[in-house]
Amino acid sequence: MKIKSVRARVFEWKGKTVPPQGNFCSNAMDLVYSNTESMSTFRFHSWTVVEIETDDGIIGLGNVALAPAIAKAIIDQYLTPLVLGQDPWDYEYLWQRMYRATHAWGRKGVTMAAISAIDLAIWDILGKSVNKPVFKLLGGRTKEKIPVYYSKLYRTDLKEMQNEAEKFLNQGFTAFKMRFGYGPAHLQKGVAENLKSVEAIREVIGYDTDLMLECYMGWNLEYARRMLPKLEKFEPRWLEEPVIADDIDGYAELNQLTSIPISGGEHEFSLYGFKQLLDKKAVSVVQYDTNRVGGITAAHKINALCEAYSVPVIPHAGQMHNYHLTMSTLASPMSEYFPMFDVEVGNELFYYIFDGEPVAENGFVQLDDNKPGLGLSLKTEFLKDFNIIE
Ligand SMILES: O=C(O)[C@H](O)[C@H](O)[C@@H](O)CO
Ligand SMILES: [Mg+2]
Repeated sequence: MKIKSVRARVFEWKGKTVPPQGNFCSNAMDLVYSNTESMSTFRFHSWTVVEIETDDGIIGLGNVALAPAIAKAIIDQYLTPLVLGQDPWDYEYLWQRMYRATHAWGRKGVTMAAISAIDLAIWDILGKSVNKPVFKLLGGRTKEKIPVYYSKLYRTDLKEMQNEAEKFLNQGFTAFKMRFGYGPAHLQKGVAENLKSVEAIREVIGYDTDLMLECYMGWNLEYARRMLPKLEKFEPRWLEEPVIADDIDGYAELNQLTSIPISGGEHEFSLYGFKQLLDKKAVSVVQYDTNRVGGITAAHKINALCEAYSVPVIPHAGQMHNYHLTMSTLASPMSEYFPMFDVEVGNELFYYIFDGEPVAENGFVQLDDNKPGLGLSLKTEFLKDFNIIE
């Protein structure tokens, strides 16, 4: 079998979007932005879809959500020539070709995301060529079904947040991730607002549910040092991305500071990036995203590394490319889950582009032993809402 063609298209959403609200989610731009629309730099309103066709007519689907237009350029100009005419079963060789050919400028960030998209499409081909789901090629079914945590609860009106939490508690979720809206720029008032929001959610979900707290890189070390002791009484499952991804020593200090586990990894890349996080005990939960970190080839190695370090893997985002990694290892106890909503941040777009994404039932998602490859196909229902760039 040989790779005959690679097609990368950017799906630009032009449909309805929920307008951004101030203090929606703390993020890295809060410290440098004057107005409240700091979240604008963290909206994902387009997505690049990669289709790789083999000489015997199998089409593999990959995807990338980080800087989609740049990722497409990297795929078209640099990665496609490296895989054309090659055997997809030589996936480690192909991965190393892509990683090393771009290493001078690409070992972190969008290039790794572009490599991930090609790698996802290759693994989709491998599964389809042997009529097996990808997780069966990685270690098989380690769980009857995958426990997931409900992930949204962006900072809005506290009553609205409580109503949202109650609605999904009633749908059987037993774990919830909420977002802080305030950080260092918002001073003591912001500290009080942050604590009020956690209190409000705990009031609804109680203490026999998991509560995860998301900062999305919006705090700094000094602020997180102050906040963590105040948060202990709420018994969070973890505090996520309190500082920017490069502040690995900051992560490590916070991870030892209190009883609250620090999580991160959705903005880290490659096996080496996670070796560094684990060697420094910087995180207690690893959260790579398989469409960013280097694809399935890289994520599978990181799963083994996390097993050796006894650090759980709970991938960012849910989405099929991550569910196969969670299903195939005991190192991954659960996955994130974004329900389908109107397009807001952009994580929701996955549902508007692909068919096959599992819908949670009673706090679990299920994968099909008989669905080959990743189990995704392109949705036609919303094509009119996309501007598609070849
Ligand atoms: O952990 C997450 O779900 C991510 O940080 C999300 O993408 C979100 O919080 C930012 O868009
Ligand atoms: Mg996150």
